[in-house]
Amino acid sequence: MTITAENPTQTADRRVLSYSPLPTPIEILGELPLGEAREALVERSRSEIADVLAGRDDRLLVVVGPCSVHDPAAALDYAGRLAALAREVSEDLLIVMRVYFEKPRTTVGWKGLINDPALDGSYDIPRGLRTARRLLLDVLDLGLPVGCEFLEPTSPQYIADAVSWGAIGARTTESQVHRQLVSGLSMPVGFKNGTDGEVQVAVDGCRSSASRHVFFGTDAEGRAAVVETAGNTDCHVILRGGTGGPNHDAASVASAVASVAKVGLPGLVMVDASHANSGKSHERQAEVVAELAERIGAGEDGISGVMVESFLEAGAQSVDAAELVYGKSVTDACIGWDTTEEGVRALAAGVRAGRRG
Ligand SMILES: O=C[C@H](O)[C@H](O)COP(=O)(O)O
Ligand SMILES: C=C(OP(=O)(O)O)C(=O)O
Repeated sequence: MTITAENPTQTADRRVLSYSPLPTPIEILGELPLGEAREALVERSRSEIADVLAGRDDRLLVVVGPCSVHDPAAALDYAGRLAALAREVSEDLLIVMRVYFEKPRTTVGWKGLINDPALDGSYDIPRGLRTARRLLLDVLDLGLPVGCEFLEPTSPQYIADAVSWGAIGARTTESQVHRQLVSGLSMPVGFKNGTDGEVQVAVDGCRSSASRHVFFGTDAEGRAAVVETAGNTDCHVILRGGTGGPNHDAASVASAVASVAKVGLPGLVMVDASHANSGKSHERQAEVVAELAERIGAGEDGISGVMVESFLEAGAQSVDAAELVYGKSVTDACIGWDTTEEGVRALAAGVRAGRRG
C-alpha cells in the first residue's frame, strides 16, 4: 500500500473525517498586529495584575465580563461601558474584562467564538481566530486589559500577546497538557478548583506550571515543535464552588489560603462569584458579589480577586434561539449592566473600607 499524507496508514485516523489547514500564527499576527501602544498596555497591566495577586498592590483584581463572547459588537459595546467604570474605580480595583472565546463543555454544546464564530455548526475556525483577535485589539484600544480562558493548547499562539490574564477552567485544571501550556504563558494565570470542589488540584496546577517543562507544541510558523518553557511563577487559585456546593464563604477562603501558603505561594486567592458559587443563578451571583464586598470591607484578607460573569442584559438565552437578544449570554447566566455597576462600586467601597479598618 502506498503511504501518502491523505492515507498514511491503514490503522490510524479510522474516525477522522477530514483535516483542513489553519492559517499559521505568524500570518494572523501579521494581519492584525498588536502594535506598540497596545503592547505597552498589556505589559503594564500584566505586571499590575501580578502585583495585586502577590499582595504588593492593595487593590482588588476584578475579572468581569460575559461568560462567553458570541457577538463581537455587543462585547465591544460592553467594553466601552466597562472601560469608563474601570477608570472611575481605578484607585481601588484593577479591572480586567473577561473576553472568553473558548468554552469547555460538560458534555457537548457550542464551544465558543473561535471554534464556531457563526454559531451554526459551520466551524469556521480561521474566521473565529481573526474575529477573536480583532476584538481583543479593539478592547485594548479602549484602555481595558483582557482576560481569556485557554482551552485549545495551540490557540494562545494566535492571541496570547494581547491577553493580560489567563484562566484554566475547572474541567482542565488537572490536565498536564494545560499545566505545561501555562508554564510558557507570559501572563498571570488562575487555576479553577475542580468541578467536584477539590482545591488541591488547582494548587497542584500552580506548582506544576511554575516549573520548566518540555512538551509537544507548535511554533509560530505552525510547525510541530518541541517546546521548552521556563515556568510561570504568577499563578493563583480561583474558588468556583463544586458539586458539594459553594466555596466562597470565609472558612473556605481561609482553608484555600492555607493550602496555597503551604506550598510557598502568596496567601491569596480569587473568588468566582458565578458557576457553582452561585448555582449558575445570576440573581444569586449578585448576592455573592455583595457578600464579598462586605467581607472585604470588614477586613477579611485572603481575597486578591473576584470574578464576575456579566453582560449588557441579565440572564441567558439558548444559542439556538431563532433571534438572539442583543447583549445576553448564550452560555451561563450573567448579571446585567446595572447590577454590574452596583457590584463593582460595592467592591470598590469594600476595598476602601478594608483599608481604613
Ligand atoms: O462557564 C461556562 C460553563 O459553565 C461551562 O462552559 C460548562 O458549561 P455546560 O455545563 O453548559 O457545558
Ligand atoms: C468555564 C468556566 O468556569 P469553570 O471552569 O469554573 O466551570 C468559565 O469561567 O467560563
